[in-house]
Amino acid sequence: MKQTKPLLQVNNLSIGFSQYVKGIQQRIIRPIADMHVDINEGEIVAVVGASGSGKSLLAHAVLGILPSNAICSGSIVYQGEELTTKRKELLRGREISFIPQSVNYLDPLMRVDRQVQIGLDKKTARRQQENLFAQYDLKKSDGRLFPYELSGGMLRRVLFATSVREGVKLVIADEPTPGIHPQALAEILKQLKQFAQEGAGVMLITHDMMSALQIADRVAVIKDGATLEISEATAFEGNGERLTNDYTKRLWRALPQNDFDMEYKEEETVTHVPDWREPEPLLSSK
Ligand SMILES: Nc1ncnc2c1ncn2[C@@H]1O[C@H](COP(=O)(O)OP(=O)(O)OP(=O)(O)O)[C@@H](O)[C@H]1O
Ligand code: NI
Repeated sequence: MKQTKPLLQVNNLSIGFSQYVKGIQQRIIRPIADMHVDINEGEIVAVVGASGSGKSLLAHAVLGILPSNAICSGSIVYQGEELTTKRKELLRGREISFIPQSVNYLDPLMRVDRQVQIGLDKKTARRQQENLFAQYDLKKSDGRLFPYELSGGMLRRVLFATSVREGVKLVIADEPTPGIHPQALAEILKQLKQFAQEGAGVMLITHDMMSALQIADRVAVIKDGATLEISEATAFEGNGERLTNDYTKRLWRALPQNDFDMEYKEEETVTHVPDWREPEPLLSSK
């Protein structure tokens, strides 16, 4: 039976960046204006939305790895307690695991087997790393390579291997699947599902709605820095009658098996214009 204990609750999240225009005038751009999402223990919530809609910023806010010029407000509650900067640091890479979108998170100067061993128990680190390599379809000899010597798909699998740790309670996976061949994709989805079956909450950020729907319990749809709708994954069926938001319905109908509704596609090619807003009072960073 599905557990329903709340694990993570993000409310009224707003993220701005202060920027100087022509060197003198300071403005705030606010790419995230009103975002909310919640994840229960043992639940997979997919976060979907167009490029630039704010998915990675949401993940980075929860992890506490926003750039230093970010101004963040709102509430992030983890296991019933405010997730302060200090708690984020303490939990990141331990209870809260992150599979980043960019392979640049790997250290370019460290062989990849060593990078996967970081954070593992010293005595068993090598064996565990070798098991993880086998699980993600990486050869033992690949471990001696540096990141630049691996293909994009291999690097994604290495990133995944760095995140699989015992005692993980929240997994945040930012686009873990692009450029990955079907067998490794299935393995990654299976692994995410397993995290959830073991009681962890999973935030799966992705463009790949069809993969997300294979494993997600709920889907949060993000647009221009705001949450439009959070639906049960089962509501993505038929013509989307059970979906409440028009954009979500269009997103669903635009999928290949739903005949590519061009209304959505056309809108997407012209939308993402940076969101310029009047400067607002600076809010303290959490
Ligand atoms: N450091 C920053 N300074 C200013 N603006 C930023 C910064 N980081 C992100 N943004 C802006 O915030 C918006 C959301 O970015 P984000 O990376 O969260 O998008 P995303 O939904 O993850 O996109 P993608 O699917 O392409 O990864 C974008 O418009 C981006 O330009
Ligand atoms: Ni992103």
